[in-house]
Amino acid sequence: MKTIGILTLVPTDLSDFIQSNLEKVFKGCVTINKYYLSYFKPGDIITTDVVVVTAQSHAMKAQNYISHDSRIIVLRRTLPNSEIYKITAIPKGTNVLVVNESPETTSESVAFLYQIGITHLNLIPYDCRKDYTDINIAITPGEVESVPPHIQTVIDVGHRCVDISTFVSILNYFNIDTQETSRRLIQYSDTIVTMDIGIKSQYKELFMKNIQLNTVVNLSHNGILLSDKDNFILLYNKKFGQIFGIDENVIGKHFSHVISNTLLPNASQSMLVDELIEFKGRSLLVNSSKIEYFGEPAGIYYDFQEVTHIRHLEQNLSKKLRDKGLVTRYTFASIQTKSPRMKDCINFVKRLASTNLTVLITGESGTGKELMAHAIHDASPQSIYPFVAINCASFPENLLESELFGYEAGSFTGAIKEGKSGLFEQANNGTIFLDEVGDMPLSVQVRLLRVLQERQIMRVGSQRVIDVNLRVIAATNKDLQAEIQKSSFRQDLFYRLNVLPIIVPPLRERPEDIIHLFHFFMEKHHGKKVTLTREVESLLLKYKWPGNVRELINAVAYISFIATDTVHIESLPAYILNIHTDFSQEITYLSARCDKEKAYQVLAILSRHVDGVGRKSLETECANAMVTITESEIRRLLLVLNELGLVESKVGRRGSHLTTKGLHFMNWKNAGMADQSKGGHS
Ligand SMILES: Nc1ncnc2c1ncn2[C@@H]1O[C@H](COP(=O)(O)OP(=O)(O)OP(=O)(O)O)[C@@H](O)[C@H]1O
Repeated sequence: MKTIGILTLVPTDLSDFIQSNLEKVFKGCVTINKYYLSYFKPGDIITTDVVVVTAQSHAMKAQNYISHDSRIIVLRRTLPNSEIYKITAIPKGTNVLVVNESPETTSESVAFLYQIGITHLNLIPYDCRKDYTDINIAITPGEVESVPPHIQTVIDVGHRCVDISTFVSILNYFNIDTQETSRRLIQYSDTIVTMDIGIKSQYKELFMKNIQLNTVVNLSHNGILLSDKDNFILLYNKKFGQIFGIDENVIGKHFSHVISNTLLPNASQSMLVDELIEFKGRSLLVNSSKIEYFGEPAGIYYDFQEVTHIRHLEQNLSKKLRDKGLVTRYTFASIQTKSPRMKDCINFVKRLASTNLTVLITGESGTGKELMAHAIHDASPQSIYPFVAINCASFPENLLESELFGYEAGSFTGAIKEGKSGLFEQANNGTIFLDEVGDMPLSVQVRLLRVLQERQIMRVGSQRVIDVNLRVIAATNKDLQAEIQKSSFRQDLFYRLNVLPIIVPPLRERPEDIIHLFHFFMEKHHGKKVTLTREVESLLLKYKWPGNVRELINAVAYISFIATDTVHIESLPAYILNIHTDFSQEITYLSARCDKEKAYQVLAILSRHVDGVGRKSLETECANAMVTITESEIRRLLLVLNELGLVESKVGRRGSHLTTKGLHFMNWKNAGMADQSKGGHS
């Protein structure tokens, strides 16, 4: 417990009086002792936290007896209200003698009376050498004997009591700020005349504000906590205590004492915005904001909103949506990329995800448009509501219409008796994803336009209008401007859809992604880590990837089956090898040196026999294919093919086999490239 020492010169009833004054506020929370200067022996020392003295001169005299750690406070004193009323009752302009023990203390008393507002009287300091026969009233602080005997009315104001400013100094020093001490101080201040009317009224106002604040804070259904800038707790409400099961007073304790750092690791570094935490089965949404004082950080305000019930509702809803398949399968994290162009595109998409605006995603087939649509819904505020996807190209006209808009009971043959809600209705509050919107029949386009304009639908066979609140994301790999020119897409619908246009670049325009996605899919889909030879890498980068990422996924599947740890050129699918070289020169050479068609026939046979074929077998196989060729012709052909590096012929039983170049040549030729080349026409 904190301690106060009252230091006076000698034991008089003054120190008892001061003690009883101080106890009116501090009783029970501060220990008060009395000390007398005249009793002190060398070596004696006062060690109380605060030492109060009645005059500055006493503090000077007692310096050697007071510990350095103690704070010395010179008491400011005043009069109780009861005494002042007697003085204020004296008629204005009356001569009043002020009597104290010495001329100094007398003039001090006069000054004090003026200070506390006794300005209506003519206060005359007593001088024992003078005669005051014309004065009938005297005021004295306990020096009744010194008052001239002829004076009829003597107002003895007694000891002066401790002023409110002294209490405030001690309370601040001790950092005691309980409701009880505040209440006692206000009660006490009502019984005294204070020289600091301002302090008194401010203190009262502060007390009222505290009560108001506590009431407001405790009325809140959210947990509220206020900390200082170093995150030491200043205030918290009942709900906060309830949420975190606090049964001791944690004021002054560090925030981490109540909420562990693992639960809210960034609590003091950054402001929290709707941070979701789980605490003992409760879900809490946490927000915080800085409190500043003249631009300097002064504290942090925390708000804990209990959302357990909402979370349960949300979990039920998302379970139902999951059961029905009305949820997204991808998020932004699912979109793999190393391409700066794609990253720019994703950043743009992320920004618009939070809106409810219509989005049109265009890009070649397989570039990841559907992935984007899922990610947008997932990052949107409506993500807890359904995500309904439909491929407009895969339904015949009238079926697409009833799928999207639903139908009324008995509207067409084969319809379910009670009617059926359409996908627009099912997507209410969420997102509808219209894939391949460029293939939507014109009749359905008209209806879609109405949804976008009015946010209303009508079931097929019904006149009843149903309001819908949803976001539309459309995607197409068609050039809609060209479709508008051909009158197969409505221009007005295009403008309604093209509110936020997103263009997903083709894979060939983001080379950084080709190798990255190759390894990504190899590991994700086939659990393999492989090395690509330089030649393979350059082939993959040169290839145009008309089927984009979808085609890359297929190529990876093929290669994973063929290749082991290192992917060599032979493991690549033929269509990728085709772009390797232009073999026009080889064709020209072949045409000049031998029968080109017969050479193709030999190469085709060799490509079927990886282990090599002898000349005899080649002759037989050619005959089987209805191509007549002599052995000497075969020899000449093989010579030319060896010269071109397409075939390698070995002596003995191993015969001839196709080289890697020969393999590429055949792939290139099979892809029809030979016919397009100059050599092919010769
Ligand atoms: N950046 C990527 N990261 C990971 N997977 C991707 C990426 N881009 C596309 N994919 C995958 O490639 C496949 C094709 O993507 P998606 O279906 O989104 O393309 P699309 O542009 O909608 O094609 P289509 O126009 O033919 O409908 C999907 O399996 C998808 O998951």
